[in-house]
Amino acid sequence: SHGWGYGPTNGPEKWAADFPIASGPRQSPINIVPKEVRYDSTLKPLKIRHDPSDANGILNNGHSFQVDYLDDTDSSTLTGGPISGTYRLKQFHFHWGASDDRGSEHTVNGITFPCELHLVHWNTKYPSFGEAASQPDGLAVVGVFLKIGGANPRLQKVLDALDAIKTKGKQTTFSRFDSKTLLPGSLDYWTYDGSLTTPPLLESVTWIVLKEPISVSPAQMAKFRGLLFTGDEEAPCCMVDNYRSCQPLKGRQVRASFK
Ligand SMILES: COc1cccc(N2C=Cc3cc(S(N)(=O)=O)sc3S2(=O)=O)c1
Ligand SMILES: [Zn+2]
Repeated sequence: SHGWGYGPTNGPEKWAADFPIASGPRQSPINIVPKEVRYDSTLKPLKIRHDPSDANGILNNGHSFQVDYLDDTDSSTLTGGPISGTYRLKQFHFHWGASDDRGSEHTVNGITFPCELHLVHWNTKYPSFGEAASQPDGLAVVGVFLKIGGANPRLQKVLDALDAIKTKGKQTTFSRFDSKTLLPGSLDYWTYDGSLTTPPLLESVTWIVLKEPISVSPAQMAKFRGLLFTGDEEAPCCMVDNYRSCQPLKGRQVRASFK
């Protein structure tokens, strides 16, 4: 089959054909309405430990690009917050638009951001990432909004690596990167039970969306938009608008870690 993507013939409106869970009860992303969230004083602060030496490589997977982490020890972990137990960092990646008026997956009061960062962690109570990905409490993804502002020096090392992975399937080494430096000053968050936002759309994600965005400059956004969805041997198609639109809440409660 032609495989899923973000185009007119294989985009999000078509995913349910191959992935019926696309119409499931806990799909992501969602629109977050601060007036309708419930402050939950029992939510713990997020505890994020990232060991820079765990960064392993950077890959253009044809849908986004991701920085992969070594996850065979508990050196880069997420604990606290809404989750119990220890979740290991597996990878981080982004979603972005063709222009600054769109690109994020989650929205806040219907407001979109030009880009959204996802840090993907898996629950170590399961033997592997793949096993965890199919469990309702298997994954925890920290989402961070990027808003247009001054150039973000913490992004630069990632953006400088993109020239080497322009086309689908390209990867290169990427080491000594502390993904904690990508986080905003405040770790205040909204949390809800959701899913992967791309196929296989598994309903295994505890979403932790940070309230405070980080900055990205227009020139830095242009670097994201210079990537290609396509491989070397195909007609080039710019990697932009690789985001899914907001999905029905279906009765889910969104909680806030802050008043
Ligand atoms: C068998 O489970 C597997 C195996 C290998 C990779 C994946 N993934 C696919 C999509 C996907 C989408 C994510 S998002 N945008 O919600 O943060 S995270 C993620 S993934 O877990 O890396 C799942
Ligand atoms: Zn994502």
